[in-house]
Amino acid sequence: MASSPDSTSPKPTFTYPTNYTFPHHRLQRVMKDSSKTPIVLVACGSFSPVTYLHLRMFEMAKDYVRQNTDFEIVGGYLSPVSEEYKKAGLLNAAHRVAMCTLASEETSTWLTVDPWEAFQSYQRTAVVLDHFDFEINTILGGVKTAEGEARNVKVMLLAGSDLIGTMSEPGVWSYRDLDHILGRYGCLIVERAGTDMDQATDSLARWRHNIHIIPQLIQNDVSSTKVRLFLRRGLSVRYLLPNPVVDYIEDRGLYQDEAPTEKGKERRDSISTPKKDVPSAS
Ligand SMILES: Nc1ncnc2c1ncn2[C@@H]1O[C@H](COP(=O)(O)OP(=O)(O)OP(=O)(O)O)[C@@H](O)[C@H]1O
Ligand SMILES: O=C(O)c1ccc[n+]([C@@H]2O[C@H](COP(=O)([O-])O)[C@@H](O)[C@H]2O)c1
Repeated sequence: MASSPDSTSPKPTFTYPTNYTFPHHRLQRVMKDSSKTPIVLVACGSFSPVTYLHLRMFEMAKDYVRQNTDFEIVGGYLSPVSEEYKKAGLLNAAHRVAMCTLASEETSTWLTVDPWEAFQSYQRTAVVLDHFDFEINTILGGVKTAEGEARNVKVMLLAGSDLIGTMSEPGVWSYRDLDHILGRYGCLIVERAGTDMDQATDSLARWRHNIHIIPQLIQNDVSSTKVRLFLRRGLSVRYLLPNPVVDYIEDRGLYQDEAPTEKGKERRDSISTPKKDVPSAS
């Protein structure tokens, strides 16, 4: 681990991967509408592999934000989880970061991959959001309005409803972290087939003002688990993922081995039966 970047500001105690610099080449540094609140969307997850649904979440959020809020999105980040997360089917960090980079750089003009989380020890989501807040607001100084006034950027978690559902499950998240994530930052939740949204958000009612629910108007149930299953069975995954990601996987023969921990899950998530396919990290 290297030490944190140079700054005269007080430094929180983050750890950093070697040679890390925060990627901000696509961060919009000047706001289009100064009457709005600038936000950055951060999607945390395995991305093993990244699918069109992961990317689509950002587009759904963009439409939702434009139509329903006073926010202005100034950036969107995918933050692949550390290898230490030890979830079934989790490929090594280098492959997942490479695939997310291909997907974001080649299919979008505004999405970026931040490898900070992937290339080090496991970091809780609350800490990941603190990292973004620190890099964007403390190190970069936030964004500016067209008139040149500096503005702090509100960092927000972007997630599917299965992830928010785990926030009501005992023992998965600490109350302190939930309060930090949903109270201080806030989140945008994309509906996902198989998750009861009311059930998922019931126990989070105290942070309701900071939780935005985005309906999925075109149901798309693609998941990384199903993609891995297809690959193991030699089935095509083209048009479920961006082409450069499919090529990356095929060129390297990735996801051919059956991870032992996925056997039981494969039985539950039969390809022909569309239903909830939400794994829990082992
Ligand atoms: N089809 C989908 N609809 C809505 N949200 C989704 C969908 N697929 C993934 N997400 C969201 O994307 C984020 C990253 O998820 P993750 O990488 O775990 O993908 P996944 O497809 O659920 O993976 P796996 O099948 O390996 O569990 C999570 O917040 C998850 O809820
Ligand atoms: O911070 C936590 O306590 C926490 C608890 C459960 C899950 N997460 C994060 O949720 C993300 C998606 O998890 P998963 O299992 O749905 O792939 C991943 O980035 C985890 O780090 C985070």
